[in-house]
Amino acid sequence: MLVFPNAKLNLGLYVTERRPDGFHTLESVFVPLPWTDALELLPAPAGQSETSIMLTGRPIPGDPATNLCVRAYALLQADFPQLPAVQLYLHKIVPIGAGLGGGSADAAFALKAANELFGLKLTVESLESYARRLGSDCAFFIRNKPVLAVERGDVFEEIDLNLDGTACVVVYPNLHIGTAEAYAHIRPQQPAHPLRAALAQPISTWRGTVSNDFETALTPSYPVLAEIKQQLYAAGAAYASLSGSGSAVYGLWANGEPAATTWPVEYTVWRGVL
Ligand SMILES: C[C@@](CO)(OP(=O)(O)O)[C@H](O)COP(=O)(O)OP(=O)(O)OC[C@H]1O[C@@H](n2ccc(N)nc2=O)[C@H](O)[C@@H]1O
Ligand SMILES: Nc1ncnc2c1ncn2[C@@H]1O[C@H](COP(=O)(O)OP(=O)(O)O)[C@@H](O)[C@H]1O
Repeated sequence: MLVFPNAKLNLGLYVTERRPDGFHTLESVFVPLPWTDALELLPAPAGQSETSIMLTGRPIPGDPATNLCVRAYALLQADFPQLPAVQLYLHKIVPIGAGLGGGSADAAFALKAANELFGLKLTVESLESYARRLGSDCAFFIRNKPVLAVERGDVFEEIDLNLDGTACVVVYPNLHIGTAEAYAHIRPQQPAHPLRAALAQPISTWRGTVSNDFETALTPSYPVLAEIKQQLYAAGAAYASLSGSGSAVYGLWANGEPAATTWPVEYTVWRGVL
């Protein structure tokens, strides 16, 4: 089975408290971004008794045996011993350590693909609970529709937000910012403007009311983030922000087209429509 795990963007992100378990509570709206990897999951060929993964595209740091797709399938196998070994093929396109949730998306789509291919009949809730064990933002990719994420970023409230047709540019400056490192820069506090109410207003107002605490905390160490944001606004964006814990920065155009902009060759740039 071939699937295309997509990335996500964060519209606003507020880290509100540090929890006793070392994680943080947050408030953020997650929206799917149609920038995808390609993942194939097949029963392993005869004679292969262990699950294995073949990786192409963007290099993924770490041992392939610990890839989130492999870990996702192993979680299911632990509960469904009848599941055979599988051969996974992952062509990695979405930048890593970018705040785009790419690894979490691969894991969530591996769970969904295995559920379908092997007829496990797991409910959406059950798939979400497997996903939560793999990463805080992994469960989002099970339903994969705009939500207000709260608590550890793994509990979701519905939100009425239609961004269909909004033009978007995502710029990844080839800078890997680890999630744990990014959280270490943050001093938790309550948002100045409640996010749900701010996002209910036109995109043109978000610049003054919707922000990302990671952007505020990381920009002094990584001034390139502010430079990219400035360039997106210069290209006519109605709103621009860091996504998640970075380092990807996106711009949104509610009406009209992004002006042509030249970016350094080492950057990866995605242009499309939400
Ligand atoms: C910051 C966010 C916002 O959407 O996204 P990304 O920038 O990674 O895309 C998420 O909270 C990232 O979620 P995820 O990438 O799944 O993180 P996890 O693997 O669960 O945790 C990695 C590390 O981040 C910190 N962490 C994560 C989530 C959270 N609510 N509080 C935390 O303090 C912890 O130090 C943890 O050990
Ligand atoms: N399939 C995968 N794709 C991306 N990263 C993966 C994958 N499996 C494991 N990882 C690990 O997860 C981390 C990055 O995860 P990712 O979700 O891309 O981060 P972010 O959401 O911050 O962009 C890296 O340390 C990487 O080694």
